[in-house]
Parts: sequence; C-alpha cells; structure tokens
Amino acid sequence: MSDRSRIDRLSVDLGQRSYEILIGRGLIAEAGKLMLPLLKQKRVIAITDSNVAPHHLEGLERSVRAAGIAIDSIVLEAGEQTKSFTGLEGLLNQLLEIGIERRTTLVALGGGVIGDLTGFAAAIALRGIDFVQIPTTLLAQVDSSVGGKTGIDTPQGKNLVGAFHQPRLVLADTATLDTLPRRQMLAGYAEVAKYGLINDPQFFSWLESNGVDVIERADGPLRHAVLESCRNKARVVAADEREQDARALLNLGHTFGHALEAECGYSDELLHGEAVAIGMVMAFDLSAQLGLCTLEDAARVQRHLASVGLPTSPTWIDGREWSAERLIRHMGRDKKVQDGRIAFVLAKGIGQAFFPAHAALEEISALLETAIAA
Ligand SMILES: NC(=O)c1ccc[n+]([C@@H]2O[C@H](COP(=O)([O-])OP(=O)(O)OC[C@H]3O[C@@H](n4cnc5c(N)ncnc54)[C@H](O)[C@@H]3O)[C@@H](O)[C@H]2O)c1
Ligand SMILES: O=C(O)C(=O)C[C@@H](O)[C@H](O)[C@H](O)COP(=O)(O)O
Ligand SMILES: [Zn+2]
Repeated sequence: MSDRSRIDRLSVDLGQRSYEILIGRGLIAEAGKLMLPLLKQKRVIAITDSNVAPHHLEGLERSVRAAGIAIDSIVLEAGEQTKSFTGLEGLLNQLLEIGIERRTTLVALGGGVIGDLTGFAAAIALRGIDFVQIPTTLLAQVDSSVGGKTGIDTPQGKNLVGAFHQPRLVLADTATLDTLPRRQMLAGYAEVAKYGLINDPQFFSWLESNGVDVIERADGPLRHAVLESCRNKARVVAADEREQDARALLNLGHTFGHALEAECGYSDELLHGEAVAIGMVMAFDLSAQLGLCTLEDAARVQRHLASVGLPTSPTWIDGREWSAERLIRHMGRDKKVQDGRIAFVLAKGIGQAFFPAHAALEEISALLETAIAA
C-alpha cells in the first residue's frame, strides 16, 4: 500500500464474535498478512464471481500465498440469481469436492451476492466454519459485508432462508471500486443514503452536498461515506445482532424494495440498491400520507435520490406491469411481519426512522396504486 492510503479501523463489538473492519486503498495486497493471525489453518478458499475474478482474484491469491497461506479459488457466475438454492448447492458441492476441514476459512471476494452466499455456506458447511469478507462493491463495503446476515433468495421472497453468521474480518479495499460499473456505484449509494435517513440527518445533509463526488469515487468523500456507513452499521449490529429490535431500522425501504425485486425475478431489471431507493421514497411517502412526517421531508428524499440518478418510482422500469395486489402478497412474507400484519420502518422526519409502524391495508393499497400509476 502507498503511504497516502492509510487504513481506517472499526470494530464490531459482539463479545467472542467481535471483529474488525479495515478500510483502505490497496488493502488486497495486504490481505494475506492481515488475515493470517485469525486463521486456524494456513489454508483458505476464495469464492468470487465471473466479473470480479478477472480484476481482483490474482492480486488476492498473490498476497495470500506471499503470507504462506495455501489458497484454492472458486469462481461463480455473476448475478443475483446465483444467490439461490441452486447457487448454494453448486457452491457446497465444489467446497466438498475440493475438501474443507473445520479449520478452513472461506474468503468472500465480491459484492453482496458473493458475501451473502459464501457466508451462508460457511454457516452450514461442516455445521459452521470461519469466513472473511473482502467486499468489492460500494453496497457490500457499506452494508452487506458487516453484520453477519447471510442467506439466499427464494421465489417467495428475498433472503427468506439464511443464518446469522459473523465474518472473522472485513477488508474493504476502496481501490476495487475503480472497476465497478457506475450503475452498481449508484445502487450502493442508496444504502449509504439510508444511514442518513434512519438516524443521521447531518450525514444526509452532507450527502446532499457531496453525494455526486462519492458516486464519482473522489477519494476523500468516498472514504468518508464508507467509514461513516460502516460506523453506523457496526453500532446498530453491536446493539442488536439478531434483529430483535433496533436492527430492523436497517430495513428502511426494504419492505417495498424486496417486493419489487421479487416481482422482477431478482434480475438485472432492478438491482437491490435501486429497489431500496424506490422503497425508501415509498416509505417516506407512506409516512407523509399517515401524517408522520411532512410532505417536504418526503419530497426532499425523492429529490436527493433522483438528483444523483437513482430511480425513485417503480415506473422507472419501462414497460413493466405492476400489480399492487401481488406486491402486497410479497410484503406479507417479509421477515418483519408480526401476527400476520406487515410492519414497516417509517419516519417522523429525515433521520427519524422508527419501527414498528403499521398501516391499514387500504392505505398501503392506495400508496402502491399511486406509485405504480405515476
Ligand atoms: N447481508 C446484508 O446485510 C446485506 C445488505 C445489503 C444487501 N445485501 C444483499 O446484497 C446483494 C446485492 O449486492 P451487490 O449490490 O454488491 O450485488 P452483486 O454482488 O451482484 O455485485 C454487483 C455486480 O457488480 C459486479 N462486481 C462486483 N465487484 C466488482 C468490481 N470491483 N469490479 C467490477 N465488477 C464488480 C458483480 O459481478 C455484479 O455483477 C443482494 O442480494 C442484497 O440482498 C445483503
Ligand atoms: O443488516 C441488516 O440488518 C439489513 O437489514 C441490511 C439490508 O440493507 C440488507 O438488504 C439485508 O439483507 C436485508 O435483510 P432482511 O432481513 O430484510 O432480509
Ligand atoms: Zn439492503
């Protein structure tokens, strides 16, 4: 690593399951040395995807071998559809064929798809082995690599099968974002903005002035956004690891967003971050409709997300027919449902999200009908 690229360190405080998040430019070159003290065996298996491998796998393998660690690599097909029963079966088969032991560590090198899938495989292979996260998308660096939510999508809904399984270490190399397509940067930005909207109004105001620079990958703003997002997430996860309470706030926009994703069949038509952007606008619109926040708050959320180039309405997808009824059916399978009632994260203003909030079915239908007709 060059001198100018210092390492920022945060910790996720979870007692015996505590771990560090390291953020820096060029960290992959140090990955072997950094993970060595945590390994139970000088052997790892890297799992990555077909888009990430050509850019970043060789660098990881080199740094791991230089630290005296043996490495095998598995390259999966890129895309959300790999985060499925079929993808999981394929990965587990490859791991068992290559041969893993209880002391082997898996290394997830990729975005949220690779992180969630590898983490879940690590949670269940041999009844649980260690894994390390090396996130390579903005979304994964600010959100999915931290907190131990692992799992797969099913036709019934997002992440309906999974486990809480914390990584041993998170290495966020911001240089990997140099090769990330712009659409993916934008999608990750939705989860960055989410932290401001939940409980950090100053951060949201900062994003209103600096969001474009974050998306353009300007060094300082990008580093600040990743660091603040991870700080925020680490605090929430440490307070409520298994989402009994406050962690549900991290689901702002997701009740709507996950339903939109499921309707699109987890295809490239709508990325997770894009769905979350639309979902957050809908959550603020519902909050305004219920008189919880002002119309201006809701308009401000919509304005900012639209101004950076994110979608803010389901009608963003050309030619797709939406059905409020089908979306409500998906929302009814959300993991936050309580006694059969959909429980939302809503907001009393920017940075004032709360959970649980309920709305009458007619209110939800009215909101969806307006959103899909707009
Ligand atoms: N576990 C959690 O807490 C959590 C949080 C947020 C989202 N998620 C999940 O994360 C998933 C979305 O993650 P994502 O947005 O990272 O998607 P992704 O993993 O599909 O990555 C996006 C795309 O970018 C490519 N890519 C990744 N890194 C690259 C790089 N450095 N250079 C070039 N291409 C690169 C990938 O191959 C893929 O095509 C969803 O399944 C979502 O549900 C989980
Ligand atoms: O870490 C969390 O907690 C989150 O909710 C983060 C979300 O951004 C993420 O999309 C998560 O996978 C959603 O979890 P789920 O429990 O709604 O499936
Ligand atoms: Zn999310």
